[in-house]
Amino acid sequence: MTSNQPSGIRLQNVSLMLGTKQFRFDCELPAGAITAITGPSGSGKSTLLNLIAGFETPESGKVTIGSANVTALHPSQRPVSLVFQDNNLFAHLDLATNIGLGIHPSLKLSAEDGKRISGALERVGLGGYEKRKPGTLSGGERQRAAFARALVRERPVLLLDEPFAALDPGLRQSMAGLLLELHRETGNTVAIVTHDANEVRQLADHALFIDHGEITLQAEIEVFLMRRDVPGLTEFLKL
Ligand SMILES: Nc1ncnc2c1ncn2[C@@H]1O[C@H](COP(=O)(O)OP(=O)(O)OP(=O)(O)O)[C@@H](O)[C@H]1O
Repeated sequence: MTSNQPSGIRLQNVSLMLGTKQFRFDCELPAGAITAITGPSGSGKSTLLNLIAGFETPESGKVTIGSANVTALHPSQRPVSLVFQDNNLFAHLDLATNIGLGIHPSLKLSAEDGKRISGALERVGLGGYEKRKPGTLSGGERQRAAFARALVRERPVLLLDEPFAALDPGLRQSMAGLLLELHRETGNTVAIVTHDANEVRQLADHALFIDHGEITLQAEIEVFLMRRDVPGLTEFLKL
């Protein structure tokens, strides 16, 4: 999350084959908005996120973030931060070090970095947790720490792959609230993969529906929630 200008994301005629599955994506995730990526299991939601993050490379087509063509860039060179369902914290490192990895993979942290880390922990409700190991935290606290790591990176794009799926419903609600607050503060471009129609209603400004590797609807949230003519969408929204 960042002081930089937020950047819109665009996939133009992107195609990719994984095993026997073909994916074709043509879409736009507006700058500064929260876009929900939805669709049935196995439809290609994580694949779309991986193409934006750079963990997958298209066979043809182009991925741009802001004005930059990032199609051939390594994940570390892209202006993105990531939060996954299983938060990816290193069990043997304390939280300050885990979060510091978001700033410098080399772990050479300055006093200034230390202040940023403490500030990010404070911001997500984990003030004073610098020396705690991930194993001593609850699932919700670990996910807050993963958000703190994304915060210190100060990147204009935040990519979330089912970040709250492992949490119980009450905690999901409070984490969704935290995400909304952080988004209001940073104005970042956010893409969130979710199975949860309530999360879409609560968080998203814009949404995509993917079916069998293709985007069958992309729309502002008010329009997305009203459409009844897209196969599978009504079932997803549990209408
Ligand atoms: N590296 C790969 N090799 C072969 N098949 C793959 C690979 N990665 C993904 N797939 C297949 O592509 C399809 C889409 O996968 P993806 O993870 O993008 O779906 P998803 O919509 O995120 O699913 P879920 O909601 O179940 O997490 C799945 O059938 C998956 O098995």
